[in-house]
Amino acid sequence: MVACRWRKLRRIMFGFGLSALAVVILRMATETFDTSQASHQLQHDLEQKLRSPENSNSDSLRWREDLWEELIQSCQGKKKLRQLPKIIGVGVEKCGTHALVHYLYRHPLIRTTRPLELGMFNRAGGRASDFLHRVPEVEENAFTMEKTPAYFNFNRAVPANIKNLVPDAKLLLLLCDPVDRVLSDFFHEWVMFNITHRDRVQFKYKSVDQYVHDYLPRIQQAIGDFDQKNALLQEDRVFDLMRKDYLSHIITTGFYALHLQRWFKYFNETNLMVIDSERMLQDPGNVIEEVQEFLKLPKVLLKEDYVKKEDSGYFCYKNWKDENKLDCLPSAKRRTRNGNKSLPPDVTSKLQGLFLSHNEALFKMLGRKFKWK
Ligand SMILES: Nc1ncnc2c1ncn2[C@@H]1O[C@H](COP(=O)(O)OS(=O)(=O)O)[C@@H](OP(=O)(O)O)[C@H]1O
Repeated sequence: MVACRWRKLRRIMFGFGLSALAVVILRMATETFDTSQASHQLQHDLEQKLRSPENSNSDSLRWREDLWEELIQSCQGKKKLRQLPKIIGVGVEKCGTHALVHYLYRHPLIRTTRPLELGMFNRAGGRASDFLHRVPEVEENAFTMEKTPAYFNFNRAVPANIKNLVPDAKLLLLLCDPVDRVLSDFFHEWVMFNITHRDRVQFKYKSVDQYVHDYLPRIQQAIGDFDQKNALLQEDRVFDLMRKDYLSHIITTGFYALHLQRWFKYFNETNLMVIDSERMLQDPGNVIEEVQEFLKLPKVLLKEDYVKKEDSGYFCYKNWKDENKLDCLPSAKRRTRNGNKSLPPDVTSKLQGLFLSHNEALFKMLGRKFKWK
């Protein structure tokens, strides 16, 4: 009897201990998170101070040097803390998400997570305290950046998760021609063995043409043209298809308008920047200047820092402190856009037909058009 009561008492005390511990952890997490609000203010004050008229001439290297130095110094000796990523690359897979980070992470106030793709917002109902151990400690006035291209369309809970956990997050979304994306994603899945070995069928699809011929009619039938009145139903069907058959995403990811409607419930163009990947391929310098404006970061990465390498056709980052140093993306990150692979014309036109109304809906949503084929 006495032993039984003692066991009960111990269970209660253990329960109390656990709850107290949970409260302490939660409070620590909330405090850390709140401090990042202060960092936003700091950032704002610094920007005001540095954006005086004599600092606004972006041609002046001297101006940039001073500003860069000032930003570096603003971080020195600062308290370090873990904050959930405020800058989040949310997609789209195969649209140059890696290149964007490659061009941007040099900013003195940006710190990237390792690995870059943490996928932390994929889990529904997560709390800040669940994730803080996965991000680096950064100076309180710096910003943590993460990118997981799968956020865009693999889990419909992601936009709400981000909004709950990081209400003042700034999201970057690259969109590329959905037809080019199919080709790129097909070879990505090929390399990841999802095409060759999934379903235990070796070389199930020997070519992208075979894949498109098999999947396109089914997707056409299930989704069809973009239909404003039934857009939510169409979105459901996209997720159903993907649940039943993972490889359908190679095509359905390109139904950007169906996916974006979900994001626009939580974000708008003040906190979600949509970038045309084609522009980033041709003119990354201007894109990166615009991204810094969107992020409200002092503009210290300038268009002249991005230089086209004639042999590859891709832009590299030129370190302004060392004119001879060009930093280029590894060639493993380019499989199709270097012209090595292409779609046969009949496959291209079938895909163009499929995406036409979806692209038009997207351009209407955004109020601008992208020059896709
Ligand atoms: N500057 C620039 N702008 C736009 N696109 C670029 C740029 N640099 C590289 N690339 C192309 O990006 C493709 C890889 O995209 P991601 O980095 O998003 O791939 S991933 O989803 O992280 O696997 C990859 O496509 P593929 O050539 O089809 O492999 C790259 O060629």
